[in-house]
Amino acid sequence: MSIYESLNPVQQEAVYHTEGPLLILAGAGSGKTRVLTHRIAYLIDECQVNPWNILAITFTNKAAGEMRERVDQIVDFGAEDIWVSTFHSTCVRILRRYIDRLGYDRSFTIYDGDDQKTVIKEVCKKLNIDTKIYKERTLLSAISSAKDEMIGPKEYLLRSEGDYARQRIAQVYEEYQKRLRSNNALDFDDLLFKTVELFKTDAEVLNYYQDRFKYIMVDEYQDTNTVQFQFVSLLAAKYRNLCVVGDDDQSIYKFRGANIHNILDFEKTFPDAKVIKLEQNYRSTKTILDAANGVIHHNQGRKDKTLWTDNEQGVPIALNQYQTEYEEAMGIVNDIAAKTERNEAEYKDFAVLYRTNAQSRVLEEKFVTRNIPYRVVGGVNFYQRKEIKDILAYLKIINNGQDDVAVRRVVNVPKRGIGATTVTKAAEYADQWGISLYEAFKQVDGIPGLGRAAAKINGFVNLIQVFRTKAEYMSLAELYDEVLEDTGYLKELQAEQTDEATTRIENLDELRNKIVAYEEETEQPSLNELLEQIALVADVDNMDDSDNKVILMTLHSAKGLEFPYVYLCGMEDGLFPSYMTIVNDDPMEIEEERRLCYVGITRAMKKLTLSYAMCRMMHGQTQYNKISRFVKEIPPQLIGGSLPRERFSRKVEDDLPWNTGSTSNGISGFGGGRAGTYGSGSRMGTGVGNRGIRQSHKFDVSAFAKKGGDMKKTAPDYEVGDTVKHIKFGTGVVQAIKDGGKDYEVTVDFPKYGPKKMFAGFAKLKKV
Ligand SMILES: Nc1ncnc2c1ncn2[C@@H]1O[C@H](COP(=O)(O)OP(=O)(O)OP(=O)(O)O)[C@@H](O)[C@H]1O
Ligand SMILES: [Mg+2]
Repeated sequence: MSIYESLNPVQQEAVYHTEGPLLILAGAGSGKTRVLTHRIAYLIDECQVNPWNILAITFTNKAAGEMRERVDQIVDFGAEDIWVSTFHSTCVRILRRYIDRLGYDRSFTIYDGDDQKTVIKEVCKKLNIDTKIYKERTLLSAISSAKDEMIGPKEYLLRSEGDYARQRIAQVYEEYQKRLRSNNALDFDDLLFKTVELFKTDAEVLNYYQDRFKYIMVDEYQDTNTVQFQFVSLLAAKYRNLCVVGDDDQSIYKFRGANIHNILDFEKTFPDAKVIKLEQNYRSTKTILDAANGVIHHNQGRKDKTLWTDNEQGVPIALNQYQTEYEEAMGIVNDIAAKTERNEAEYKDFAVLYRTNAQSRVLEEKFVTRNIPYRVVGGVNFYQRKEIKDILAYLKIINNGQDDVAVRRVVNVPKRGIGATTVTKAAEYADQWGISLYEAFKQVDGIPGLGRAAAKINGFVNLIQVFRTKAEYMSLAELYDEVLEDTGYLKELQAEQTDEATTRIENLDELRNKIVAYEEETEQPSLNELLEQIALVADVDNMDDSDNKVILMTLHSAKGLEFPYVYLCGMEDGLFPSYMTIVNDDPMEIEEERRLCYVGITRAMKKLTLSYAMCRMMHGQTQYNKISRFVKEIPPQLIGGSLPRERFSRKVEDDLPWNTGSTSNGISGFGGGRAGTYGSGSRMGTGVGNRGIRQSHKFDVSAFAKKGGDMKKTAPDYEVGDTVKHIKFGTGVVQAIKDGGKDYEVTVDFPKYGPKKMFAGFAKLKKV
């Protein structure tokens, strides 16, 4: 049987359509990624396309790795010549070769978030920007959005006429770019920006890559932003063999500039494009798919399509309610333990998905307690740890002396008597002469007023120069060991003799493992390439399939992946959809959150378990949240199987998926009702035995609907004109208080954010 026979006729059509623009628009789990990999195989095996001429782009390194694996399996010959990579890696490869044409050195450094912050701090200082008014994060995100839209500093300024705040941002943007430039560094957004700039200004380079990549494929196309779209369009302009696959219902990166119009308007940009729709889902049970369809149909601005599946009906969706987030975590962990103990599944068959990174901490605690192996994808990133960043800074300096951020980071780590004043003086000197900080260090004798510090600086420079000489003949692992020893970094940690220091040393060992592995798998290892690889490791890359572990991650990271058992936790209004979305009351934002929910539901193959906590500590305060509106959008008959719905619905108010509006008798009190609620208490939240869970669910919710619901509506203890404090927005003045039925609506004017309308119950404003 040929590999193409494992595809359905429509999928085959997509594979066989090799020439000209092609849009594959299809729902989750319909085999889009599978079509892409088979299409690559087909091009090579049947159309005699040179693997060298193929470029396949995906969003995360993890996805690229998976695609590479799948391609390797089905392509017999030359798979390694295909470029399968992310937008960013593709651009790095191009820039490493040609960025000198834009006046940069090809050994440029890639800055991560921390490096960017350091630069922006310096910029603000220089421009006398009050970072209380213009937050560093806000400035960086404004710059990032501008870059996504291909707007440079000059154009930004032009577009800021009459807007003082924007003009200030434009100044920051310009100075920020200047500094990156003189550090011979690019931030993540620059990677794309500069590549597009290169294509636009250098016909020779563009032509070279157009001829090189005669066949281009893009997965998860719905999440491309403007600059990525330009990149792809420019590359494909000559041969027009561009195949993009995506699902407008899974567009979840608007906050990163993803432009849903790129997919909705593909046919406008490429009028001769062939459009293929895939409608059969191969991933999930009927129940899961119906739930996903039920939710996403509530979105207005979408291309209408309904997925169907031949898969079995499967088990009902479980909906579990808990008192607190701790009980929720415990419930999930117990459920997983039960299933694995019964040998129904392995740890790696489970994923726990949540809306915000912060939710992982409590889950982790319970996983540790229950001794269940797990892996957090995202969140605590190995490469964000201090010791890792310190040693990488040394390596960066050895590699590229123009990197001021790295130099500042470790010039006095470990302490060698080079204080802030000395560094500032050297930096001023560097500014004055237009050279890098490290270059200034080298000319330290010419810098006035340094006194004895000059000798210390010389010591630092010598240290680096010696490393550079050693780098010429040593392996990277050897060089790494030298750096740990000769800088005194390791010795200092060893002397500390604390648990923390031990962990740090273990982490440094782990980094060494990484370096050794890199050298083993690379033909011509170089420090430059190693650093580049590390810079590109997105959070999701920590995931290693061979590990039999439960996966914990945010919904955003889960895109494109699939798991037999999926837990969506924290299904509460105020968390998912997020508090800000509710406060802003913007239908577009709600729709984006709903798409995120759709992504989450459609990751599940066999069983989906939803859960929510009645109260949860958020931002240091206990919040009483309602069940998420998205849960209510799931057709009720899919939840919990043969639930006695009439009886059930009579006991709740509006807090349940099937909102019948009848009132609760209030079975037992909130809190006090717990013993009754959980019966013997033995199966609380374990998810073992659906019946037991449904029982507990039933009683709990009704109790909550009465008591918890009432609890929310209490008259505020502040009046119009009072100054109040909000956890996020700071202090502001109350402008209006209105009885909005279920809760009081309060309008507060915050100096930094302007007037905000919020529910008193949610907002938890404190009179000051
Ligand atoms: N024709 C088919 N026959 C059998 N299995 C298939 C077929 N097409 C796809 N599958 C399987 O269905 C699952 C989903 O496929 P794939 O990941 O390619 O979907 P997708 O459309 O890319 O999903 P997502 O939108 O989540 O990225 C995979 O396990 C895949 O192997
Ligand atoms: Mg996919």
